[in-house]
Order: sequence, then structure tokens, then C-alpha cells
Amino acid sequence: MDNSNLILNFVTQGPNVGNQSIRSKLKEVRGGWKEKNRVRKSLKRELKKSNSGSNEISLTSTIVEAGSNEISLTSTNVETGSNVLPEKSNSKKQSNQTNKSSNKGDKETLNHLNGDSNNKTQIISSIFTRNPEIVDINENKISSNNIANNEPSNAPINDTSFIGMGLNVDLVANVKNKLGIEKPTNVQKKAIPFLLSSIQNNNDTNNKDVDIVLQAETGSGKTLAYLLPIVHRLICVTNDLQNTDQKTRSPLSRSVGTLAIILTPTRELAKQIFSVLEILVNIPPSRLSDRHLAHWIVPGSITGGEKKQSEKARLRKGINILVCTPGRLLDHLSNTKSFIVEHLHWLILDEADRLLELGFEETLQNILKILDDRTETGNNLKSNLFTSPMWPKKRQTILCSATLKDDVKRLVGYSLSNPLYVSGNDYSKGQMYSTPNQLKQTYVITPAKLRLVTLTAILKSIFKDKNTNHKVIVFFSCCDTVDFHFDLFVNSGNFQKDEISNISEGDRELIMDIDEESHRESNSKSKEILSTVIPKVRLFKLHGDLLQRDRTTTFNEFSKLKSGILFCTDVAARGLDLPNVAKIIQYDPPTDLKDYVHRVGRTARLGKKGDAILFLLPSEIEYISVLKSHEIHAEPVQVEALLENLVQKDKNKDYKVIATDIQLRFEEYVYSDNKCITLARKAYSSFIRAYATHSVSEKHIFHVKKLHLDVKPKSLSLKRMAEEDVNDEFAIGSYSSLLGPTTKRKKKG
Ligand SMILES: Nc1ncnc2c1ncn2[C@@H]1O[C@H](COP(=O)(O)OP(=O)(O)OP(=O)(O)O)[C@@H](O)[C@H]1O
Repeated sequence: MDNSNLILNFVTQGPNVGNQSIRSKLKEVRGGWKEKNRVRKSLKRELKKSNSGSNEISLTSTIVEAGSNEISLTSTNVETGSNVLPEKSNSKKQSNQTNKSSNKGDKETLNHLNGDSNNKTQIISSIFTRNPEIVDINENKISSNNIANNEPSNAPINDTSFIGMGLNVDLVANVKNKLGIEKPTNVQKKAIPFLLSSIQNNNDTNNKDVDIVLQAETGSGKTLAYLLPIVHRLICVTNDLQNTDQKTRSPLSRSVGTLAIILTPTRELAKQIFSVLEILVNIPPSRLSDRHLAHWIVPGSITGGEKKQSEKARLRKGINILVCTPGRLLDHLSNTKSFIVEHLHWLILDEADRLLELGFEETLQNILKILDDRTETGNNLKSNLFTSPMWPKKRQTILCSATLKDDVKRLVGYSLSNPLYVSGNDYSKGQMYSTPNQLKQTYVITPAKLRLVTLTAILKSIFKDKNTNHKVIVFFSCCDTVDFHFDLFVNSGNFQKDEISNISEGDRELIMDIDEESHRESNSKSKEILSTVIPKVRLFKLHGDLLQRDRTTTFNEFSKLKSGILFCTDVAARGLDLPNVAKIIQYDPPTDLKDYVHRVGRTARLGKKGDAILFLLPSEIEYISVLKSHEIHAEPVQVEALLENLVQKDKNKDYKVIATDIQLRFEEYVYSDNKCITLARKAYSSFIRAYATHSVSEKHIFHVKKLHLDVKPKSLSLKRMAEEDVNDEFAIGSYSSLLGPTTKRKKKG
């Protein structure tokens, strides 16, 4: 046989034939895993020879194309005694045959190979057969002028400057030098003057230090919109005090306690805000004098990631601007006596919708009550430190949100008094959501069986040019699906099927242990995790079940990175500023519309271009109308067009053949190891649970019952799933339609 066209065939035996002897012989082998692997392979070869006449044959074949790294693989179970030997043939003819035979009912697609159909039958997974018909009711309703108005809506604007708005010159210079920010965005232009109002509109008592609701689309710079005025006012207060009391440099110190609290829903966001704050207050000596303008201001972040005692110690010393998460704040307000909040002047509720969504409403109410009781503002402040007109006359509360749903409005009702609504956009007719104009939004209706290969096709096409940098975020609905797909994309590309697929469970466990050893060894050498499915691309995962330390590392690394893929849950959807993300893939639709807005908002930030694609099942098409009713317009993309991206090198190849090969490789990988199967099963059940959490208003589109009807018309139902939960085959079969693998399996052992 020619090396350039190497075909390997492995024939599986009945589950226990010869396995005992392999296992016992392997145990006798001395030496490391490499030696054991070598012996195992030779034993397997012997075993194969001696059993070549067996009646029940499960056949798998691997075609290795010389000169190419791409390994294509097909497999299935054959129930006759015929020995099936696929050969590499004219690939185009082969794919044509695949197409023609694609309707052959319950058996997997039969592919009679060119020229010798009598005894050479290749059977491939039928991911292209019996898929529901896709009727896109939205397609012809979309007119091109609805799509991605190219004028960026969240970009900095040229007609105003920060100095023109009244901000301190040195603060503005600092922002320019350290953050490269020169011009305000629309929301900053609108909000900052109101937040400086004590200074700007001193005579206008109606317009002084009002509470503010800040609603602006994602990536429009809301953080600086509230941080800049606070730091500015503290600088002005310092200057005022220095002018009245020339002898002291500044009588204000960190011991004055906490003057501003910024509440955020997640630790990541708290850390992000804190790092911006550190930059803002670290102003070099003024060009006009040698004074450090804000030297006394100590920012701090308390998010529960460290020991409570050390948090207490930091609070005792004094944190003037505190960024924190609600649970920890309430804890310290209730239990840390040295936590001084009597002089609090600003309270910011950032990502307010997310705060509520994570169930913090009661915590927020308790925090507000304690702060109301303990805060002394305006005339109640006895110290001379607070006589400057630059202090807000009362505690100013600012609520930020990219979306304004009813729960947020309720929160506004009891936490803000007579608030002023400032919006970065021209929200029309009670519009609650807005996405950046320049964001290109698309959707693809994908039959369940094609989801995984479609995702692979998109990722492969994005990274096909090795010299271009891309950052991509893929959103999943739950932690377990992130874990499963992460493992699949990290390991399945290197998976050598011949290593393990044809041996018993007992031997498999032994061998998997050996292989894990080697895997651990290679992983400890390199900290970077590369995908083997999308070669040479770094892969990250981020979700709430990971250790905080790992989450922080991932966030930091992915932020700095030029090229890579992040698999994540909605933990990364809110507020996180991950620079230069080019594409968002919503592999699982969001469980709430506002999550859609936040997810796509990780790209197209600050006027930059961005792309977002949403995966929908055929039963979920109506979701596009829901988006449209909220002025969110997405353009359809055909699944076939995306899959054609799989044909990269050999243009004569049929994308269906390649997609099937990829799918089967995934399947073989999943079936190779009990751990993978467990991951898959967990992913499946968590996926179903997450699916059940779609909001009531969208239940008619995303209903678990619909999902089952759509996914496996004949055999699937939730009840059946529960009964059969112990059965790997069934679980994987069910899972497969939704998450990936689709080949029907014979139950082993
Ligand atoms: N005027 C500006 N010009 C250029 N860049 C800016 C400007 N204002 C803020 N930025 C930068 O834009 C990025 C996004 O800002 P920020 O995180 O505050 O946006 P956001 O509106 O809060 O977004 P999200 O709703 O997604 O949380 C940050 O990296 C920030 O440094």
C-alpha cells in the first residue's frame, strides 16, 4: 500500500475476547507508559489477527492523507459478517454518492464506493439526513436598510472635549496619557455635566446633585462617565481645602472613610473598574504646581476573594472609593465596626439589571437601609472638611444599565429619588434595548445534528489565515456545556482512535490512565492550552464554577491576547471590557433578551467594528421576530454557506463529507473515555435544565417539549431520558442531537 494513502482498519471483537490476557500481560510489563503503550499495540495486533473471522463486526477506519495534517475518519457498526474495507477514492464521486444515498431511512447513510460496490461499503454518520425542514419566516421580511447601520453609535465624538465639559485639566491629561482617551462618547458628553452640577449649575437648585439613571448601549464608556466626575470633584475639594488652609498640604486623608461605593455584580467587573480607578487617581504632579492632585485618595476593591480579616484591616485604614460586590459589602456594613460610611457621597449601582438577576435585590435593600441610617450628608455633616461647595449636597445615587426592564425600574423606584434619565442613544418609543449601530448581527438556523460542525466550520474559517489575529467569544448556556466543548476542542483533534477504541472497558481504563499520565506531563510543560481542532489557536474557558483565581487569570490573559477563542457562560457577558473582540458566537441562545444585548456588546465597542452570530434550532425561528420587535435586526446566514467553509484545501471535496468526518472524530473521541462520556452526559442534562430557564415571555419559543420534538422525533422525551439516565448510549444519543455526536451506537458490554 502506498504511504500517501494509508488506510488503517480496526476490527472490534466481542467485548471480552482476549482482553483479560491483554490486561494481565500489560500488568507484567515493566517500565513507563511508553513501553506499556508499545506492548499493548503489539498485543492488539496479535489479537486482531486471531479474531479476524468474527461474526459481529464494528468497523472503524482512519484515512491518513500524506502531506496533510488533516485526518478524516468515518465509523459505524456493521451488523453482517462482511469485512468492510473503505478505500480512498475520488472524493467528489464519493460525496455525490453520499448525497444520493442520504435518504435511506433508519440505517446510516450507505456510501457505495466507486467501482466496487459489492463488497466495499462505507457507512457514515447521517448528520445530513432526516433534519427538519428549515422555513425561515423572517427571511423575506428583512430589508437591507435594517441591517447594521454603519455609522458607529458608541464611538467618541469630535464636537466636544473633556476640558470643555469642565473636567480638571490634569485629570484629562492623565486619562489621555494613560488610557489614550481624548474625546468623550455620547453618553459621557450627556452625563458628565450633570454629575458635575454642583459646580456647573451652582445657582440652579433644581438641577443639583440629582440621582441619575444612566442607560447606554454596551461599550459606550459608562464607567468613565461616572468615575471621572467623582475623581474630579474630589480634586476640587482638595484644592478648595488647600486654598483655605495654606499651612497644610491637604487636611483630607484616607481616614475620612468611604466617600464613594461602586457596587458591581461580579468580581471580574469589580476588578476591572478598580484598575481604571487606580489609573485615574494616580495623577502625576500638576504641570502648574508640584502638587499631587489626588494623592490622598485611596481606591480599593473588596469582593470576597481574600480573607475577611485582611479586608477588615484595609477598611480600618480607610478606602475612599470602594468597588465591591453586594454580599461582601453587606457583610462588612453589618459586622465591621471600623468601616466608616458616615461621609458617603456617591453610591453607584453598576450593571443594575445583572445585580437583580443574580438575586441581589434583598441584599441591595438591606445595604440601602444601612446606608440611609448611617450616612450623614448636607447640613448634617459637622466637620469643616465638608464645607466646600464641590461636595454633593446629598448622597448621589447613580444607576447604570444597558437595559431597562421592569425589575430595574422597580429598583430605581426605591433606591433613587426623582432621578434624571440620561441615555447615550435616542431610545425611541420606550425602547428598552439598543445594540451598537455598527455591529453586524446575523443568525443561522441549524438543525440540531449540524450545530457542532457548524460551530467548527465558523471557527475554522475565522482562523484559516494564520497571520491574522482574531479574538472570538463563544457563549454557552451553562458551565457543563462549556467544559464539554472545551475538552472536545482541546483534545479531540489529537485523538488517535486506534489507541483505544477496540478494547474492553477494563483495558480501556488501564490505557486511559497511562495516556492521562502523558497528557498531564505535556500539559505541565506548557501553560498555554491550544485547540487541536482549530490548530494553533489558544483556547480559554470562563464560567462560574471555576476557581476565582483561574477566572481572574483567564480574564487577564484573554484581555491582553491578540488572538484566541473564549468558551464561556454569561459570566463574561456583563460589563467585561475584553479589548478587540472581533466575533461573538451565541452557540446557545440567551435565556433573556437583555443577555443577548450584553453578549453581543462584547464586540463593536467604542465605535469599532464587530460581528455577532446567533445559533437557532429550526423550532426557534420565531425568536428573530422577538428581536425585531425590540429594534434588533439580524441577517440570516445559510447553514450550508457556513459549512462550505470547511472545504479549505481541496476544493473538489464535498463539505458534507468533511463535516461528517469531523463529526465522527468528535464522536469517537467522546466514546473513547468514560470521563468524556460523563462530561457529555452532564452537559446534556445541564443544557436541558438551562433551556427550561428561558423567560416566560419566550417559553412559547424555547420550550423543552419543543426541543425534544425537534431533536429526536421518534425516541426522545424528557421522561424517557430520566428513566434511561443510567444508560450511556441513550444519554449520549440524546445529548448528541443537541450538542454534537449523532451516530447510533450499539451498547457495549
Ligand atoms: N471616550 C472614550 N474614548 C475612547 N475609549 C473610551 C472612552 N471611554 C471609555 N473608553 C474605553 O472603552 C472601553 C469600554 O468602556 P466601559 O467598560 O466603561 O463601557 P460600558 O459602557 O460600561 O460597557 P458595558 O455596558 O459593556 O459594560 C474601556 O476600555 C474604556 O477604557
